Amino acid sequence: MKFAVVVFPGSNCDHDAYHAVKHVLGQPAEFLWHKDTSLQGADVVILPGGFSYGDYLRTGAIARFSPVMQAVTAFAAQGGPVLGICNGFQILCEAGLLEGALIRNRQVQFRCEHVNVRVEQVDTPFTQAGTAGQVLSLPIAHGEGQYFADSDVLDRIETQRQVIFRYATAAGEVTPEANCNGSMNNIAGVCNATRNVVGLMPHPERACEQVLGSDDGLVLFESVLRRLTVGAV
Ligand SMILES: NC(=O)CC[C@H](N)C(=O)O
Repeated sequence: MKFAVVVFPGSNCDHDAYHAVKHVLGQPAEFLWHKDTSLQGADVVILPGGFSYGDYLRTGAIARFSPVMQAVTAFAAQGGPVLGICNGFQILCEAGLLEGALIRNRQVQFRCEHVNVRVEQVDTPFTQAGTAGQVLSLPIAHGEGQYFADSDVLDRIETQRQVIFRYATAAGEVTPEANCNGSMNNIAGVCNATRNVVGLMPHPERACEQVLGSDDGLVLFESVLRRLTVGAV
């Protein structure tokens, strides 16, 4: 299965994602430049973390106009699996492929630490190898990760089970203390209505090997591999 990792000016987690897919998962992977207009036959698209265009204007607000985003949007519309990690999540929200917005952390601080997230739904291509309620230890590294949505959007994504990850305690309790950036309803990641586009603020690609302190992030990559080889479960 071919994974594509999109590189924007200012991406800084592109090599982390490439390493996780290519060397840990053992799958073919290629970088795409943001000016590319074709996904070159990719089966999965990853928008990695970083500071595209220096986070000027708003995070992801300029990157959404990169030429490659037209191809990503068309791929997503056909049901192709797309994963946005951190800045990738911000870009997907700005592009309208995911709902809501990522605003400045409640503490008005860049937060760089390991957090726990609870897997809420396993019927997405990026969580199907997990179990509902499973707690993943994943790093965060962001200044603008506070998930925000209008109340009607929030109600709808909750009702339609589009909240995929929530900040939680190690025991899986969703508490205000576990909410590392002040996100509404402790939301760490969401999917679109057709469930093939997933975005999250924590970095699963930086938690794919025990030597890094956790390999809990592997479940996202193993999930999409299973989706593409075996199908939905
Ligand atoms: N690790 C990242 O992707 C950084 C995210 C981002 N641009 C922020 O600080 O909010």
